[in-house]
Amino acid sequence: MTFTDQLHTAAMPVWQQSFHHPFITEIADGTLPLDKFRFYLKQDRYYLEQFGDLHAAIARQISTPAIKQFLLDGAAGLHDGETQIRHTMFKELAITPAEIKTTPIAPTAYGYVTHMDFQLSHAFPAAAVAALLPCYWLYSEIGQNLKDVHSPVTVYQQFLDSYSAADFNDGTQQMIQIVEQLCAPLSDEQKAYVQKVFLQSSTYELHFWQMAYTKEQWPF
Ligand SMILES: Cc1ncc(CO)c(N)n1
Repeated sequence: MTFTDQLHTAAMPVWQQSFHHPFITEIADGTLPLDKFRFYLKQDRYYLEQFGDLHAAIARQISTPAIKQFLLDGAAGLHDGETQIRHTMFKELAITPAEIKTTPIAPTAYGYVTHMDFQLSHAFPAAAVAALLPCYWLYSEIGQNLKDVHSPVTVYQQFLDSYSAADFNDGTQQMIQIVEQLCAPLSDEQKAYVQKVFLQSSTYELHFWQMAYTKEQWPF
């Protein structure tokens, strides 16, 4: 079993909870209240912005040209239609720049980004990349699981389509190979650390749905 297979197996119980989370099942059947989806999009806008910046920051710590380039392309949003489709969704749902500006970053979104940043500043590049991997891989699997679903709500179908798209899956496959390559020379202790980071990100992914579903707020 490859190292990334091992990560996948270890994460499956947490991922299963994402597959069955009401935020996802209600996107699929069209019953998710739109205010919860809007909440998600606004938090995810912040998340994706930070996620892009993180690609560039990790690229600076990596010398292998192909990996560096993939991360720089990822930072520039070249790998998938995600950025483009989000623009369309923001328009469709009338989420204005003013609304974005006045939306506080919810605790889970803040925690997830902080977790990824921490790996960059306090751990090592393989751990930082592993922290990003569930983002690609979980969403690809959700896209695959639901590729035959036709949500009655247009914007939900657009969301699902963007993650079953071939280019999103290509990015995921490349990211898996990058983690495989960066982790190959690591000690068992470092690999155990990388696995913990991967499982933590997987847990934040689950909590991110819950954050949107409950419209999570700071208690102040
Ligand atoms: C929180 C989160 N994880 C993963 C993705 C997929 O890019 C996303 N858009 N948001």
